[in-house]
Amino acid sequence: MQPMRKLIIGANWKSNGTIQSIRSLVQTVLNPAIIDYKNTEVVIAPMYIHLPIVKDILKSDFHLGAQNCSLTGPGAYTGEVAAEHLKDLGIPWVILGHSERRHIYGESDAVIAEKVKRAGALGLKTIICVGENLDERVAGTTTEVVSRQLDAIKYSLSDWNNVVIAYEPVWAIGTGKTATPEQAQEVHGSIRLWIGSNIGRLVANSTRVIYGGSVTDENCKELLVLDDIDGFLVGGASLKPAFKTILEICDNHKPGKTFT
Ligand SMILES: O=C[C@H](O)COP(=O)(O)O
Repeated sequence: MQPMRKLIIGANWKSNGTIQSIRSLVQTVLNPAIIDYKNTEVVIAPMYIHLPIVKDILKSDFHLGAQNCSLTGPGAYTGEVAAEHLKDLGIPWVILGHSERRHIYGESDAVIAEKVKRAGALGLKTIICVGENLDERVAGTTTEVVSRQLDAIKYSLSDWNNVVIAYEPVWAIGTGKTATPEQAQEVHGSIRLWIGSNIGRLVANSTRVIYGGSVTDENCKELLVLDDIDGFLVGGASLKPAFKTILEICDNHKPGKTFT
């Protein structure tokens, strides 16, 4: 039997929630979801300060992730949380290079590459986000932009087993505008080609490439059937009861993708 790429769904809660609302989300939406976790991996990424609370009450089938980590290690870096702190807290995943980090907080490709390196060196698993903005999409430079973002992390990673690439077109994030299946497949295919040419064919076959940008329980099905989509990074809908539906649709729809 051919090995498969296990489906992976990330929930990026961003800077949202109260202690009460996240407890309720875990207890009423996440823990009751009926999924075969052998086939579908789910990573929940609350705010840093909510991580221990969620860790205490979340079913152990789920994994926890942070939404960022510091460019530096522990030390005199006021307000920062280092990859070492995530590791110490037992948080196995971290999202890096999210477009909100790139565009609102000015993180450059070089900064993201350094964070990827630091997290990877500690054995943390990373969801690395790439994606073009609307001007770049309109200019027809999507593939170049995404390749440039991937080029930047090429030498930061030693273990691609611990890496998921999230394609998130900036114009689709929080806007209700999802990439069409054709647009998404084209970019996901180009990401897999990039991995094949720059890292290796086997790595390209085994690396999960997930889509993010206004994913809902309505549109996830049509994206999931695409050859190169191995799951989703969900923002807004991950804070709603619809997330349980997304998880169940994904898990029922396809247990995993056979390597090409
Ligand atoms: O990390 C998640 C993405 O930013 C997508 O957010 P969204 O689902 O609210 O569009």
